[in-house]
Amino acid sequence: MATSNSSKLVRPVPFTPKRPHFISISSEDHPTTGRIPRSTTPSLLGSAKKFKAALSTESRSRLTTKPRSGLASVPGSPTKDLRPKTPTTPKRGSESPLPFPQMSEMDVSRVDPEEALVDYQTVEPGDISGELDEAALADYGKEDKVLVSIRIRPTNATSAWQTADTIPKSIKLNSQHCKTSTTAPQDFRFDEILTGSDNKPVYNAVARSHVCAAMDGYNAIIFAYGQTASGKTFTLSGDEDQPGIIPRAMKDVFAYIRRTPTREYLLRCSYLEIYNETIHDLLAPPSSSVSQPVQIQGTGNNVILTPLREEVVTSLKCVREVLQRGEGNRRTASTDWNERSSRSHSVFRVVIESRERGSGAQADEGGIPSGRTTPGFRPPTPGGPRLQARGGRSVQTSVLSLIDLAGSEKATSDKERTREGKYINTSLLTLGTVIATLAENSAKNKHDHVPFRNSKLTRMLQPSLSGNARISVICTINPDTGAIAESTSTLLFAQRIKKVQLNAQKKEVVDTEALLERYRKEIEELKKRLSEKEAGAPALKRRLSAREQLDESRAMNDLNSRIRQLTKLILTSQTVDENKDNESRPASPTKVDFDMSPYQLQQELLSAHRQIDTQATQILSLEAALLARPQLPPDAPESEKDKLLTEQAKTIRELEIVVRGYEENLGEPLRAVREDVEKEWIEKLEREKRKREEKEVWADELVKQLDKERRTRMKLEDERQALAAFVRKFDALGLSAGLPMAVPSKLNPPMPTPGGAAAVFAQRQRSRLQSMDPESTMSTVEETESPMRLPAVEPSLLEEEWDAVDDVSFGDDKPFFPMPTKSRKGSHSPVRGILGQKENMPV
Ligand SMILES: Nc1ncnc2c1ncn2[C@@H]1O[C@H](COP(=O)(O)OP(=O)(O)OP(=O)(O)O)[C@@H](O)[C@H]1O
Repeated sequence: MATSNSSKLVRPVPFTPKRPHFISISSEDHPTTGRIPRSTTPSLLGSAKKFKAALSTESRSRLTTKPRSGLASVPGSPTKDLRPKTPTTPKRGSESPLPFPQMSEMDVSRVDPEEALVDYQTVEPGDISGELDEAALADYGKEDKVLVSIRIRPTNATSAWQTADTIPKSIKLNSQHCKTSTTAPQDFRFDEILTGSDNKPVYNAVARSHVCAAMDGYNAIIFAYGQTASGKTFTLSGDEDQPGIIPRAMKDVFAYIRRTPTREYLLRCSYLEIYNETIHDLLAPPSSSVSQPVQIQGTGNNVILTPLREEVVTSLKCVREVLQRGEGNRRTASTDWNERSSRSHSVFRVVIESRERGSGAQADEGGIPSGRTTPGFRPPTPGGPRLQARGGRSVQTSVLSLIDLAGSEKATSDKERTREGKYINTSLLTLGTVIATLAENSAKNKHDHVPFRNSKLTRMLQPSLSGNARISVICTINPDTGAIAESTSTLLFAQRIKKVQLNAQKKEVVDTEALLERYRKEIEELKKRLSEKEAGAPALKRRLSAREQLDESRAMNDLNSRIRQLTKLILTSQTVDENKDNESRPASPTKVDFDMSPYQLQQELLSAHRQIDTQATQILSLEAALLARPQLPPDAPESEKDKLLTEQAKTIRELEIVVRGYEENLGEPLRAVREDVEKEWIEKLEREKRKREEKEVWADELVKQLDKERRTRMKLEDERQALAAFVRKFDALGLSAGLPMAVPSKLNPPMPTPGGAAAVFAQRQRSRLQSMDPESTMSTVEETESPMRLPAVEPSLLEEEWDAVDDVSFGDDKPFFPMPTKSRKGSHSPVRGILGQKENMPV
């Protein structure tokens, strides 16, 4: 049983309404509107610290991982202004603590349920709560009344209320505040009276037993009711230091799974809000949430919310992500009483599907795992063995709803707030009326009409309020004297709801609506059809044309791929482990592609096309089934309509799964191939570009060298002609004839007589020209790998020429023979030799 906190009641705790540390809002920040930016909104689970579950090292490292940068620009991210918002409601999406992905990786339509299924083996070890007191929870199933608790917000002023004066767990107004001094104040008695700021005892007292009931198969609802700023959100969501009921409940959910090796689970979460009598899906992209508000369909206790996004959660981390996203989309605003007042009713729902392990096919695969049994162990499921005998396996489905109602309030100074307040008050009033009628019906055994349909909130809660749920209500009150009227009204509401009779039943049947069971059945049928086809194949082959045979093999491929797909959806602890190894990206066949022969490539392409065709056929056939759905006449009974609706919802879900399979099986590998091919070719292209640039530089160098050579040749040619003219002149003067024969030496080479100096010079020039043949220069250069390493063209050749001639002037104004200059050592110029001889000649 829950513990009472009466000790805290006698010592009032000084109260300062808490604001999370990261909020810093002043009127200067928002001078005109007083808006609270979304980023400063205290998110339910805005930081890892808020979940105080001891996490595994792996989990911790995952928590500290930065959000993926890619998320910032996810296509289809929400636009800020699409959802109608209150003037002071911060814009959505952009300022949300997490960028809003168009598709969450936990979206039920995208998540591979093999990864989604949680059982005691796959729950993170760090999630285990060691605090479950099974003895304390043993009685939770027996109560057929609503569990009603009062939470008094701490105050710094003197409280107008006193508690546990004479009667335990009771509350009454201090006598000085009574209207008349003669009437004694009324004593209100409840299941729990809670005070203080500690959320843990509150959770233990009012919520834990209901969370366990939900895990055990009962629908359960926990909601907070009270005037604005009395502490509903603080109780449900809490803050960093004091996590509220929702995070604590989710921690216990995983702890329960961890401690229950006999069952396997599938958890799906949804998060919605009712704002101004319109239901918005807080997990859907805001654009679609606005254009497609959630509708309530069905009749009586059959309530179907559509379209409502459900996301599979497999860990506390997933839950936190879902909650953060939903919180970011909630409407809150500053009011006269609460800086961050919830302007809508919010409902966080967890659908819990589970079934016993170790029965049916499971037994063949490994039997019942050892470990502790279900806490609060219960007898075999009702109808289970009987239904199992007919080939079915019972699946248990329950829903845990955690509801933070908007606060009742007086008209405010802000027009928009007042309008919202009217809607809030109207729906709370309807809730009050519904509760009052239900209580009256229970007390007097009457069947008066209950106006569930007068508000979205009561219509949505109809099945639960009608009795098929465990309900816990926390009524929060502000103990200040200024709020006596509202607090009294809250206590009266609490008193009425206490009288409502409940009769929650577990739902554990061979449930054709449960995904787990549906898929198992379909696999069986498909396998049967496949084996029939395989048995008849040889006979058919003889009769059928090639074309028909191809069609037949395609049909068998379709069956096979569908079986594979569905088998993947149903998980056992064994397959979960197998699946862990397959998490990497599908291997790209790129490397093989480059080495494949054209024939092999063609084959690959053909098989890819075949796969695409198969998937496309499946999509088409499902679409056709959807179109060809039976039409009901308008006056058809409501139950028929509901049945049809459910069928259609299933078909849509199947369609989504096939499309997802299509994308995962084909889209991803093809994308991977394209990326790899592109990468490889871009690298090749870059390499080629670099080579070309190097060659261009080399070619430029070459051109420069050739140009230089050309100029040198021209100069040499000029010099040659000048020297030739000079030698001719010299010979013409006959000066060489009388010269004594010089001793042949390096400086004085022997003078060939015929032709004289002109002939020697001409021959010498010829041989030089030959050695300077441009072709030979080219070939040297061509052999060089890089222009940067080109050998310098021998400068000595040119220098020698100039050395040979710089002492000689051919200008008319100069003396014909130059004056003797300092001799050049090692100069072997024949010209110098000739001139040297002539230097001794008398002029
Ligand atoms: N038990 C408590 N201990 C400490 N602080 C509290 C407690 N209850 C409420 N508060 C503080 O009072 C302020 C208002 O609380 P809260 O927002 O939970 O009220 P509410 O009932 O949800 O209001 P509304 O209906 O306008 O959304 C918050 O700053 C919250 O931290």
